[in-house]
Amino acid sequence: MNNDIKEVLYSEEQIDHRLDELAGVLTAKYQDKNPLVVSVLTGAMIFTSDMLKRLNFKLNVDLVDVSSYDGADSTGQVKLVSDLKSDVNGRDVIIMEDIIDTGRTLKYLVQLFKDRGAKSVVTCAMLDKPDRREVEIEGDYVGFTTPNEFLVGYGLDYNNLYRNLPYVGILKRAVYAN
Ligand SMILES: O=P(O)(O)OC[C@H]1O[C@H](OP(=O)(O)OP(=O)(O)O)[C@H](O)[C@@H]1O
Ligand SMILES: Nc1nc2[nH]cnc2c(=O)[nH]1
Repeated sequence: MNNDIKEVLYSEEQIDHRLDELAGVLTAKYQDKNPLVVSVLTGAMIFTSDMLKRLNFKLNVDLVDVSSYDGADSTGQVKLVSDLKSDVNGRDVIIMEDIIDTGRTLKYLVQLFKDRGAKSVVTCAMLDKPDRREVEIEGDYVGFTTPNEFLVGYGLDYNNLYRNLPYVGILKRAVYAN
């Protein structure tokens, strides 16, 4: 598995350190609130669980499953595979994402939760790849701004592989190029 990785971009230690910083900022902001933390499956599950342990305020957790990638290619269509169990009406919502790439997934979810009456919607993404953006959206809280490479590990997959790597790495082109 590690042989398929061209370069480790963010090590476990770097990720741990950055998550401490991000969680500190969110903890200060939400101290007196009770937000709903929404994890975007499947990619954000590791990021979300590592962040949750660091968030020191009252919160609820829910999951939404959306999908738009076929291998390393964006299909351009965001599909809601499985919806939240919670009602977001009147809630402060924090969306936890692994990566913002074209921006379509996050834009879709922010709009969906606003349409459902959320009081506020903020986004927290471990990775942001601004060079690939196709729709207008910025992450409110971002761990790392990444180069325009296909990344795997720490939740991110290629054909549902590599999610279990403890670091974020660049996948060798030979693995996914036709
Ligand atoms: O900014 P975008 O271009 O929309 O890309 C970002 C989304 O792509 C990936 O999800 P994917 O659709 O691959 O599903 P997965 O999380 O189940 O792997 C990733 O987890 C983000 O949710
Ligand atoms: N695994 C993976 N999924 C993505 N979805 C959007 N961008 C990426 C990426 O760089 N890697």
